[in-house]
Amino acid sequence: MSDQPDQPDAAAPSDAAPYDALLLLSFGGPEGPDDVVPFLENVTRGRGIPRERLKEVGKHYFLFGGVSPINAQNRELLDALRKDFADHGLDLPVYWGNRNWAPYLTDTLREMADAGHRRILVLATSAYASYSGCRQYRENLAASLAVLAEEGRPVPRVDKLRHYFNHPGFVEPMTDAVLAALAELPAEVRDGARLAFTTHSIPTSAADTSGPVPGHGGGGAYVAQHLDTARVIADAVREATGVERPWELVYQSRSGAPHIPWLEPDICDHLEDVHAAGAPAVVMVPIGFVSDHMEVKYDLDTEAAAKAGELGLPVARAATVGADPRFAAAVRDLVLERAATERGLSPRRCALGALGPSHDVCPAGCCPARNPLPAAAGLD
Ligand SMILES: CC1=C(CCC(=O)O)c2cc3nc(cc4[nH]c(cc5[nH]c(cc1n2)c(C)c5CCC(=O)O)c(CCC(=O)O)c4C)C(CCC(=O)O)=C3C
Ligand SMILES: [Fe+2]
Repeated sequence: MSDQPDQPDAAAPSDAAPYDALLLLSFGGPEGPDDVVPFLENVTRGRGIPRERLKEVGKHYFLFGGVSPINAQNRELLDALRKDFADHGLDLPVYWGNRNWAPYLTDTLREMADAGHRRILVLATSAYASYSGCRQYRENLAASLAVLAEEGRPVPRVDKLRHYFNHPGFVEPMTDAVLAALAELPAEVRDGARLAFTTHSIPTSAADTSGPVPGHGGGGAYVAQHLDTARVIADAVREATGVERPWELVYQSRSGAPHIPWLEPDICDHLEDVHAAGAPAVVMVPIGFVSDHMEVKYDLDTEAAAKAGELGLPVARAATVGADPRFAAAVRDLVLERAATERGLSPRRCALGALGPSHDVCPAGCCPARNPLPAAAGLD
């Protein structure tokens, strides 16, 4: 037909069809001392965080010159993704936008819309289900898309990649990181070292309602998913070292008002407890995080390390996946999997552990908010 609109992409469909771009969606962080306070205001707007806690967290950033490592780490991840895609003939442009700092999500989505992108797949730098790790990202997507609509721009359709906490490309680099951390410990305490898997504490009410369906037990999908990943890593470490080590899931980075219950125990209390019980060493494994950002650099490498120093307890900290090429390859796998699913095929869905691959589309009621806002990339 002569009056057909221009469809440049239709002429050369890539394996990622129907998607025409990938958006790396992250938290964002300050890049200098003047950014710290406005960044914290962005993060905590309407979240009811006590002033004292904000002052305290501001100090963590100032200790590092007001620079969060997270943006540099996302730039590295972007490079790793682009390289992996290019090396494997996947022709899919990769963009980057943040919830709380430049490059802001709205600006990136505007740039993507103006460049003609209409079906965008989103990779969030958060591997697990929870309001903070999933729906809040979806709310920010909806808010940014609403701005584009107000501006009279075409509004792209956005879909979010499934949770990847149990993808081998996320789990295997962390298993290697635990082995590397064990090797850093003095030889005489290595075999007795306990593994402390750590993640961000969240209010127990948010944990209990996390995920698509009730029935995960106390702590909801958030805790169940972390326990599944921790168990897979602990098993692989046992296989690799021939040593059975006690492990547990502990928490860090608690904020919020003191009278509201959050997931416990805190990593510092845990170090005290296991030291008192005679543990010779601990490896801290931050499975809750995708890169070594401020939660890892301050709360583990600074605060928990100081606590261990006080106790005279040898500790080592395992690295997060960051820009590991296996993680980049996992993202490619997830992109191709989702694209194939959207084309009506039934691709192989990689997952380790007992829970199996997560849902592609968040069902209604998934990871509910206290004060509901419109959310994109889900059924409500
Ligand atoms: C589950 C979860 C993740 C993991 C999933 C994901 O990655 O998304 C995460 C990541 C991150 N959290 C970050 C920073 C902050 N989080 C805060 C506050 C909060 N986080 C929460 C949860 C989570 N947070 C919650 C329930 C709050 C309370 C306020 C609220 O209910 O919203 C605050 C306010 C001050 C404070 O209270 O600590 C800050 C500064 C950074 C950037 C680090 C950097 O700059 O390198 C990252 C990657
Ligand atoms: Fe946070």
